[in-house]
Amino acid sequence: MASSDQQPDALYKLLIIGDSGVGKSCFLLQFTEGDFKEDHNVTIGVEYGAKTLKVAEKNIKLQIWDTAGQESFRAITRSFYRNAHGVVLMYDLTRLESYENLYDWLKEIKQNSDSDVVIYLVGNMLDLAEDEREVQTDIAQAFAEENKLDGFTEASAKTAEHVSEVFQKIAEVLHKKTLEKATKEEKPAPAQAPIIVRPTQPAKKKSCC
Ligand SMILES: Nc1nc2c(ncn2[C@@H]2O[C@H](COP(=O)(O)OP(=O)(O)OP(=O)(O)O)[C@@H](O)[C@H]2O)c(=O)[nH]1
Repeated sequence: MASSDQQPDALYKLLIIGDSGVGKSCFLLQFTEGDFKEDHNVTIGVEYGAKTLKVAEKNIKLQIWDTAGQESFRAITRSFYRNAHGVVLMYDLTRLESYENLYDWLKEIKQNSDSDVVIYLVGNMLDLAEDEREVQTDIAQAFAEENKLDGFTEASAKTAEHVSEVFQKIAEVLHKKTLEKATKEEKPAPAQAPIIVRPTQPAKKKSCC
């Protein structure tokens, strides 16, 4: 992992979205500070965190916007979708309703984000899965595949299990996309079809006299 004072080679903007209480703020705090808070401090509007990761020897800085899940802040949070490179779409695997609402969140992403935005699905609260799970892993995996999402991981903001892995994978997908885009732009334009010139007819000799 790269230290935050290193000059980044690339910078990507991410959003974390999902129902209120699924653990978005805790997830960001765990990733950026290695800390966890038991209280649910409802996010007002948006909060911000940043961290630099290493991908293929490059320093990739992630600017992460943690959005409020509550409906009343939707107008504010919507404006943050623009120019986002990636979205962490989160549900709570112990709360079926938060999974069912993913459909609406996906619609919200499609309506407000760029068409090539990277979408990564996270089922949070993995530490509670054994006793309280309401969403099965294979069901969520199938949902991610059907909707052609860029990845899916179950994680715990409390124990930190798979938290860094989620951001590392997103950074890798974004880095790969950037490289592919650059290669496409470098490729010479396809050679134009040769222009076929009609053979010129020898000028008819004028019959003399
Ligand atoms: N056991 C457990 N509790 C968690 C986990 N993540 C978050 N919580 C708890 O869930 C509650 C809600 O977490 P937040 O991070 O505030 O939720 P949020 O999605 O940011 O909520 P809004 O700001 O309202 O959108 C808090 O009480 C957290 O302590 C987790 O992975 N495991």
